[in-house]
Amino acid sequence: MAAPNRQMALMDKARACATFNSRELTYLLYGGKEATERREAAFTRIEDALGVSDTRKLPLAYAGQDREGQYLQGLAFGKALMDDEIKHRHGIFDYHSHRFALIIASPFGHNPLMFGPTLRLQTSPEQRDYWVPLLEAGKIIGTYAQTELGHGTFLRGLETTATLDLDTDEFVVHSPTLTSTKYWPSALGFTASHAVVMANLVIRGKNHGMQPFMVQLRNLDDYSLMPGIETGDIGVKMGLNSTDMGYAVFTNVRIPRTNLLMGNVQVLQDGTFIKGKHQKMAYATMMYTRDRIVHNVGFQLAQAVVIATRYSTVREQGIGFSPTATAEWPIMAYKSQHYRLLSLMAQAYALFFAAAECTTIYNQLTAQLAAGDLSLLPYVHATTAALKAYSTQVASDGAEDARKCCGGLGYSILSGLPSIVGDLAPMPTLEGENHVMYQQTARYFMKAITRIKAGLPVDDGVSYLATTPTSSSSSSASTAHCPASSPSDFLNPETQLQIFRHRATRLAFYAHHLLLTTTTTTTPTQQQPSPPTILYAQAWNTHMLPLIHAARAHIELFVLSAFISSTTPSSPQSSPQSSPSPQSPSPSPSSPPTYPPSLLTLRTLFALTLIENPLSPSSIHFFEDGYVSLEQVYSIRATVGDLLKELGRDVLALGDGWGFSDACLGSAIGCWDGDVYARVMGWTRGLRGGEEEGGGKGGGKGESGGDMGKRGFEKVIGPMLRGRL
Ligand SMILES: Cc1cc2nc3c(=O)[nH]c(=O)nc-3n(C[C@H](O)[C@H](O)[C@H](O)COP(=O)(O)OP(=O)(O)OC[C@H]3O[C@@H](n4cnc5c(N)ncnc54)[C@H](O)[C@@H]3O)c2cc1C
Repeated sequence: MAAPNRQMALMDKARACATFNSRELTYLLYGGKEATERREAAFTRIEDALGVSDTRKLPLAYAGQDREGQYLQGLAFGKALMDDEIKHRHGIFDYHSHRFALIIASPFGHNPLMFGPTLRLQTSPEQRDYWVPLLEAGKIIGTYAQTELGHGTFLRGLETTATLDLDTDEFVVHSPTLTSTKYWPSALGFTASHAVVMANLVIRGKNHGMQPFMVQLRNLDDYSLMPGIETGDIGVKMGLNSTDMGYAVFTNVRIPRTNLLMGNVQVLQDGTFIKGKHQKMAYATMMYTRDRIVHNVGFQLAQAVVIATRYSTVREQGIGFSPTATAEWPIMAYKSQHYRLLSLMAQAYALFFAAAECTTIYNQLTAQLAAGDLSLLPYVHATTAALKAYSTQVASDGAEDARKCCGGLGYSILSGLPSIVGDLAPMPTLEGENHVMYQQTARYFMKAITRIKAGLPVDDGVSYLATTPTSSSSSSASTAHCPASSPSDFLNPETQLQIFRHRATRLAFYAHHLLLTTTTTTTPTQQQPSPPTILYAQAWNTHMLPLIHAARAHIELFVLSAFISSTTPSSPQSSPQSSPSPQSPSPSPSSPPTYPPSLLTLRTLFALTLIENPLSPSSIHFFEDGYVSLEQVYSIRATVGDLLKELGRDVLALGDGWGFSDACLGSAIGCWDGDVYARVMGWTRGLRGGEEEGGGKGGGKGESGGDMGKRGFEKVIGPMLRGRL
């Protein structure tokens, strides 16, 4: 049957060119046909319940809601997601909404994301037995309140106190200053009944540091605030407006002593403070949340790219560069567009596989922790920190570029792109600001290099630092050179890994060298009784950027390794030397499934565009020591050109493979059928109260916007014009 219009015909034609069945790719990504269908059924139920399945209609979210409308909509979808999970016994929406926003977009999102994991991971067995059933039955709604107006990153700067009252066996939670106001937590404004509040634990005037306390915020009968508590919504943000991110002030709020979460520390009735053996277990919630964020942002980047590729397939603009052309070109035909979108698609897939690898090592850690073995904790902590930083930066920058790829319509809320960009925007900040996260990884790295120099073993995940030939090099000049001698060598995953390993190793040793040579512990002399001493911490600040570069280079290697090892079926011939999985502490024993060749081409594109794209944030570090020569860069660039050509037929199929429903994309320009213009105009007419019949007094055509124009005329335009007459 012929397509109803030109855009839909263009979409059908482009889709028909694919070299593989995108549905099969969807099954591979989501763990098989059955799992995919279960997942899709959950989305369909939610979309039906929320009335967003018919994508011919303007989504409610775009209908010009006020703050209250946004919040009520958040409650509605949050409840639908929770009810579906309980009724159908699944965890599909544990970390993302039906539109793939991080689940804190729902006012109930902290229950699965941070509040719940804290109750499971940082409580004593008795506390767990009490709180977790209440959580699972949906009888309490939680939030996690750590950040204050005055401090976010620097935890020791937080000022809220929880002082033990030995007479009443209670803690008194208090906000002593304006800057100690808790600020930001999702659901803190109106929704949460309880909060895990991070506060300085004070006993007999002694501060025992930041600890988690369970504070009931609201009376469960009428939801009035408990005595001494003030909360409120912090208003409209760049995104995530469906939740009530809020503030809280505590004025001498009394809670039972046993509301200190005692998984890591204990306070006895007589005021004895007992430090737990496993203080570092406190990191467990953070690592869990970071792992979830990594998963989520990859999907959000993919959504933005899918919208932009579909639009670019049907959007025609100009007659291109052919002297004989008469018809207009779809914008995808322009090389810059093609390059941008395919390299972004490659990044989205890279994040998907890296996230899966991250979960594998996180699960290994939790299994070991249960057996009392903490040995993997530093590596997993360092990896989740850097991966959180890397993935959120790549995803938010990438989604913004995908938005720009859609020109003016990308700026319209109707494209679905502003909400994706807005929801991604805070990800580099929350749950550990990215530049601080990279430093945590760098700290682990510097310790690893000190061990290597002392001839001691290091974790498997960073053992390449000891074996990569450049490892002794500490300066910017290196004698090592990339061994690739022909363009086809760059297609070899082992060559790609070698290049990334070299860069990561060199930057790590370089940063270590800078730190050591800058740190001085000079002894006083007669001439200089108090010579300047540059402490390690000061040297750290001086060389913060090389340290961050080293951490970023490591994690980019991790991401590439994960992409390669997850998509390369292991063959009996492959030797351990050529195994493309140098990162994981213990590589997965099962062989990955067979992905379509285009996905492997996309993987190569990911590796090579990171090297040759001058806009790639760290590409200079591949060349600055001369490891990759100028000639090799030209060769890589030519190879990238070939790869892009090869992938041309599969651009849509690679996007379709993600299996996003039209409703979850929420885009007038990114729907499956390509019917862009009819949908844009249909939604535009539906804005602000729907269509209005035209032909009024002035006999003009209908206008959308309800009474907005009328009110504008009555209040401003009319008096203004009359005043001038
Ligand atoms: C949407 C959203 C949701 C949030 N949800 C919650 C929540 O549920 N619960 C909660 O408790 N908090 C929440 N937060 C707060 C969030 O965790 C903090 O905003 C975050 O930790 C950053 O802290 P900050 O805002 O104080 O930034 P700052 O620490 O002031 O950072 C500002 C700048 O200073 C730089 N900087 C700071 N320290 C260093 C350093 N040591 N080295 C180098 N550079 C540095 C940073 O790189 C950044 O560029 C949320 C925030 C947002 C935006």
